[in-house]
Amino acid sequence: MSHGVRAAIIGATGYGGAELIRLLQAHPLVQITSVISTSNAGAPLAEHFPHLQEIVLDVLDVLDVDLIAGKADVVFLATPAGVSAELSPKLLAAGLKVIDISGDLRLKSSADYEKWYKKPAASEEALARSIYGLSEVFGDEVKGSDLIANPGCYPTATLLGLIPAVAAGWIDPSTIIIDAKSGVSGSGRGVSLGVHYSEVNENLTAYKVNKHQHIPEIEQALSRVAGKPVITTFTTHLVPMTRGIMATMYASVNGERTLEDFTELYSQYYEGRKFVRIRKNGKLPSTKEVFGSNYCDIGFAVDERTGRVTIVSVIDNVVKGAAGQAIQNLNMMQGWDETTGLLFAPVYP
Ligand SMILES: NC(=O)C1=CN([C@@H]2O[C@H](COP(=O)(O)OP(=O)(O)OC[C@H]3O[C@@H](n4cnc5c(N)ncnc54)[C@H](OP(=O)(O)O)[C@@H]3O)[C@@H](O)[C@H]2O)C=CC1
Ligand SMILES: CC(=O)N[C@@H](CCC(=O)OP(=O)(O)O)C(=O)O
Repeated sequence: MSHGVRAAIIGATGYGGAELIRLLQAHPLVQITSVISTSNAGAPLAEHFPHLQEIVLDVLDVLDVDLIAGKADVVFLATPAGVSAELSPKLLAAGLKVIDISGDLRLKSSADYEKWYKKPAASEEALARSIYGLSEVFGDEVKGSDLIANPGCYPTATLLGLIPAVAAGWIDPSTIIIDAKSGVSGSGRGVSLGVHYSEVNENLTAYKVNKHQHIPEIEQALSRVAGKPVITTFTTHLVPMTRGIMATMYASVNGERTLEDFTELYSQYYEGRKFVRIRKNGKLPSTKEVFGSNYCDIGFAVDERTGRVTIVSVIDNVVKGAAGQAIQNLNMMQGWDETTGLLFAPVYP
């Protein structure tokens, strides 16, 4: 593996970890050298995930920074909030590159993190050093970095759907309303009453209204692009499906802009970026059209009567919203083509 990297995955027994393993084991420039568990070390990974039997033969390692440093070049953290804040500085000090898919390093303000996540924030040094890896927007900063805060699943769908129009000044950021829906895998593999089959099946639930931890993350990125503070209304819903996020966004349009204008603006903004696909002629995407893939598909409707645009953005929460974008960031950190190992089509139907 002269030009490749050795990767370790912490949180390998969770959904984000499992998806990292699925994608990385097919990546031509990455070798998985350690899969780590704090609760099942010593057991074969396939005991935990039978779907990986005879595909990934590794035994789960204990979480030990020196052990990881001896085996790997890059570490993915697919761990609950609070873990990376403590662990990432130690991994960096051991000479490892770190890609964190949790929310611990995304918010630049530690006060915001503590308010929304209700946990102690990472050090100011770690927060200052981390790069917010929304690949298609801030990807230039990712190259050469050693600490990536991978964006959240809802923020990825939302921001890719809003940023071109905000950056161009075509929508009034103060009027943005985001109505987002997620499949149940977004809440992880751990069991809780809210994700119990009987609670989710044939049901649709709004949750964390005005309290969701992704609100400050979305506002931080929109404010950066708008060049002024932006606050938004963001409501999340749990949908009885396994994977997928749809963010439906509404905003008042500045000036006279047609559907064709929006389609052209977005097509130009994402030109050459393989993983964002713009629907033409007012066609709107659905979650199944990106299932199992690293694509984000975006469509529009413009209402001349109200002067508002509706933007619909869909992703697979575990791929583009987590493991896929994390690997896209690894590719860019390493100076590889961003699509390396990720050009698989969505699973359909
Ligand atoms: N699911 C999704 O769609 C997305 C998730 N995320 C974020 O990614 C992270 C992982 O999510 P997800 O995979 O869904 O969660 P899961 O609950 O499925 O998995 C988390 C894993 O973390 C490990 N873990 C728990 N406590 C610790 C600890 N103290 N130290 C080290 N490892 C620990 C557990 O494994 P073990 O007990 O074996 O160590 C567990 O399997 C979360 O921060 C989540 O918010 C981000 C985007 C999308
Ligand atoms: C369906 C569902 O429960 N989704 C989770 C997404 C969690 C997540 O990705 O959290 P971080 O990005 O903050 O790590 C939620 O709404 O909290």
